[in-house]
Amino acid sequence: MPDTPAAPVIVADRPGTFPYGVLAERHPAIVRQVAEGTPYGPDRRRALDALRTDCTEGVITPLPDDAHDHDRWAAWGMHAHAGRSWHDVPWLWSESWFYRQLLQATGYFEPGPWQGVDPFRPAKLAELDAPATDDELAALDALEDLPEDERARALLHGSLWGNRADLGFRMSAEGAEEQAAVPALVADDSDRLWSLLDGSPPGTLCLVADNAGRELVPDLLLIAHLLAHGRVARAQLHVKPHPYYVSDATTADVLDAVRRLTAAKGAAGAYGQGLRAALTDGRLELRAHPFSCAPLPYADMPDDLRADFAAATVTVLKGDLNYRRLVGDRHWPATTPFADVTACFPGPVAALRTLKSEVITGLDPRTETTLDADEGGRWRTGGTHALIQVRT
Ligand SMILES: O=P(O)(O)OC[C@@]1(O)O[C@H](CO)[C@@H](O)[C@@H]1O
Repeated sequence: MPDTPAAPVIVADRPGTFPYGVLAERHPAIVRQVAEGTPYGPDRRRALDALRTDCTEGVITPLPDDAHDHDRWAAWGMHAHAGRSWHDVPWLWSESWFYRQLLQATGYFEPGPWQGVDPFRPAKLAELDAPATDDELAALDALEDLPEDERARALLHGSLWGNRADLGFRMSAEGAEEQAAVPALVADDSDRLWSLLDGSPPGTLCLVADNAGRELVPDLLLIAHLLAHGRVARAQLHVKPHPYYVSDATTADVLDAVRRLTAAKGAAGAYGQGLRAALTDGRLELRAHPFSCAPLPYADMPDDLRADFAAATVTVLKGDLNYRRLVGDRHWPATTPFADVTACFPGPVAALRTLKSEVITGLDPRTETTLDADEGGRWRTGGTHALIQVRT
């Protein structure tokens, strides 16, 4: 990392801090919501109850030797963390471990009736089917008369602000949805992004998705637009291989979103048809790499994933968690150069994110001072502010 000394890794060990609250309050609330959302039988309920206690008071207990992903988690540090409190290992690691344990409790990986059943699906579908989604899709008709570049910018901002649609976040941030977004971005490199996406020549866009539903729909609309207008020739959409961080998008969620679009009238329906065609003829490819659910920063990504990103004209990483994994989940001073902390990422990279955790880099010192003076620390975690940062 050029000239930038590494900052300390975030650990959720201090009561009263944001990361501590995620482990101590958000995770048990998620377990409760999962138990309420699906009529699991007594065995699964017992496992969920046990997890609710374990995730706040327990220690890391390695997966059984015959777990399908035992070796993967061993390589990701499971044995090194064994016996330690969830609060004493890196926060990023603990959170990921929580979702792995939640899927264990619901039987997601076990042969049997609950195998492959997404515990978050009821919440994801409720959001996709909500009347607000109809309104957002109908609003696309009004964009049709705009010049192409203005439409592209509107869709980029739709994708950016779609990141507020994060079910895990809304569960614990009281009134998160109602709090007005602050349209002025804390950092805005969008001109740099458009110069990568100007179609000369049209290359490949990698988009690393975050949440399903009302974030994934605008992500797909953006992809459809870029393909239809020759700004890119191909797109690769990276989703999660299994449910994660409550609303993170999987292949099933992509199919639900495309179905929702194709069933809509007007411009939304046409985008849906375009996406179906692109999936079918291979211009839009899906990826679901295991490392997408890894408890580690992108600096540690395996070679095959690195090769995907290296071949792209630009990789767009959506959301807060991807941002933490991109720059490293560390206590960076906010003015740390974004280019330095992303130097290890292969090829040009863009982060589109609303701010929902304290990790932030690349800020102008004046911006940080003004935000702190106006809001204290709230701007960092409230989901009301957003950024577009690009390293070419
Ligand atoms: O990645 P996303 O969906 O934008 O946000 C994920 C998130 O809700 O989870 C983490 C805390 O659990 C934070 O990084 C962030 O607030």
